[in-house]
Amino acid sequence: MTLVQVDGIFQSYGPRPILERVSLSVGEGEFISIVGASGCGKSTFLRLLLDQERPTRGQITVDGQPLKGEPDRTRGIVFQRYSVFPHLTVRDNIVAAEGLSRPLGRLFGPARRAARARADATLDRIGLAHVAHQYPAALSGGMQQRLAIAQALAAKPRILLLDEPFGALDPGTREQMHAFLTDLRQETPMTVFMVTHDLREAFKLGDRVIVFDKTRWDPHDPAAYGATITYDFDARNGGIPYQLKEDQDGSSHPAAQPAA
Ligand SMILES: Nc1ncnc2c1ncn2[C@@H]1O[C@H](COP(=O)(O)OP(=O)(O)OP(=O)(O)O)[C@@H](O)[C@H]1O
Repeated sequence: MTLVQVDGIFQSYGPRPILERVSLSVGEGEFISIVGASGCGKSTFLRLLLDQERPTRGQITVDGQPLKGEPDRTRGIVFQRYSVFPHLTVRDNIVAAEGLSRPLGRLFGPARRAARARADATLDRIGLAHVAHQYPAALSGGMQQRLAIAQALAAKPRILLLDEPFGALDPGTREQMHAFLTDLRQETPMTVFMVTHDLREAFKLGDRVIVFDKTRWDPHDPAAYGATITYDFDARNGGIPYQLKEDQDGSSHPAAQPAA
């Protein structure tokens, strides 16, 4: 079932086109890895999904409804980049995030105690137990990244947006965070969009890997054209592009749609 539908998106900043003719259909529970050259508009695309910015043209719908209003956790879309509360301790960040998925936005009594125990188990799992009582600003860059991911996941969002979430981590910690994310996805179905520069990571974690690139290029004016989705790879089936499969046997991914 399609959850996120992107139809013919264009985004420009002033006269400068960044994205053009971006169309994509994503089923509930899919993990979409997004790769592409630096500056091609990957983070811009995530901000459009968050409704933090409005596209110049085109529309994004979730469950058939156009995005509307300010970014709001209660809509179930969480962006790891903006999720940490600086005024709460590391542990309270995780507890508070879990509360946001509840109707009153807070947890009380036994529910709160249980959430604290879960937060402590999470912090233990991601190697942050020893800084549970510190504030995010006191953590290293890599620790802040781990906290942001754990905190975003504690909210059990319906749609999780990750922007180079593991970029500052050493290889061992990166593997640990991959396992953490994979386990949580098995417990809680989530639709994930993850921007990464690491192709191995993109194919390891993603169900699909989409590539943003420019299809038109003016050597005299490199900024003349924006990027679009040039490839949509089936990461669970040998990395074959859906476009190629359609050409070969007429089959297509149920959620894959050609660019407009
Ligand atoms: N608010 C803005 N106003 C003007 N230009 C912007 C704005 N946001 C992004 N840009 C420009 O849009 C282009 C795309 O930026 P974006 O951050 O989306 O790229 P990216 O693919 O995520 O890059 P990277 O891989 O380096 O993080 C860049 O040239 C950037 O300078």
